[in-house]
Amino acid sequence: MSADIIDGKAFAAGLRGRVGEAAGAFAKAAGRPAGLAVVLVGEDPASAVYVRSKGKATVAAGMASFEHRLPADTDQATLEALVDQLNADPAVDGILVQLPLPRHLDADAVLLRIDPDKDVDGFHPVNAGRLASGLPGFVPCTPLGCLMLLRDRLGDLSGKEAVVIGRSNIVGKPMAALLTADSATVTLAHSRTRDLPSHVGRADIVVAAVGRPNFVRGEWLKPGATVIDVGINRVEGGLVGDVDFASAVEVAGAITPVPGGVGPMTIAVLLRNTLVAAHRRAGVPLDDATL
Ligand SMILES: Nc1nc(=O)c2c([nH]1)NC[C@@H]1CN(c3ccc(C(=O)N[C@@H](CCC(=O)O)C(=O)O)cc3)C=[N+]21
Repeated sequence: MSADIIDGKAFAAGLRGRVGEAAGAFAKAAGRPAGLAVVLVGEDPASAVYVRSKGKATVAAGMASFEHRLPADTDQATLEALVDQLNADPAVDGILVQLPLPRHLDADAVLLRIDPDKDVDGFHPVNAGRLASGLPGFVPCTPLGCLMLLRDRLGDLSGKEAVVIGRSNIVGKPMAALLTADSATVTLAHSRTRDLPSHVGRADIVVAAVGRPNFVRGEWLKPGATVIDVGINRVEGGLVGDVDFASAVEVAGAITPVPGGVGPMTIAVLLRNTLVAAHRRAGVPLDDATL
């Protein structure tokens, strides 16, 4: 038996199309396009590629893209002054500071400086608190994209056993909060978890976000489980996820591939969050359930 492949690339294309339509309506209603500012410090080639594709997707969806590239030796005050300027700019609805920042910079202080209502990455502690409290805010793009794929595949998630592997602020913790809000029974596993395979073996839903190539083995899975692989690991021979795809595909009921699974969803949700930010800031109502 072989698992269904969850086509994140196709789902993301559909979401970008819906966001694009709504972005056109927003521009008409507000008299200006929604705008996303992206800040890249330094020359990391992978980050530069990612920022460029984000800029293209933003413009393709009918939104304004503002790119700010700063040299690798930019100091904290200069970066925070740019964030202040973007916070104050009425044409900017969303601000994304590409992570990781060079080591001499304090990323937490930069994220704290972003206006939470422009924080389309959902990384500001105010938005983390809103998510944990069930209040409206911004949810990090990658876990929200994973949730969309899970709902599309499984419908109602209530009562499902979910195991999230990895407890980062960017993926694992918000993923656990989202699954909890959807009434799944959630185990948040991490590097200190004892007997991880026994936890994974009970799960209807497995979300792997550990950053270790091919870490989750097919033999650990409950037959028929839905497996969401957040990992993007560059190895000789290309990109692989955190799940050993070859063994997992034989046991899972459905699985996301790498590439073409979660990654494309991240950018599509970023555009969605930017559009939501624009509506909230402009006071234009949006039925975001249709996105
Ligand atoms: N403030 C901030 N927000 C982010 O959301 C953020 C960030 N910093 N820093 C870097 C990571 C990484 N990230 C990806 C998004 C899309 C793909 C993606 O589309 N991947 C494709 C192609 C991968 C490839 O071919 O290289 C795929 O998986 O199919 C990958 C990685 C967002 N990040």
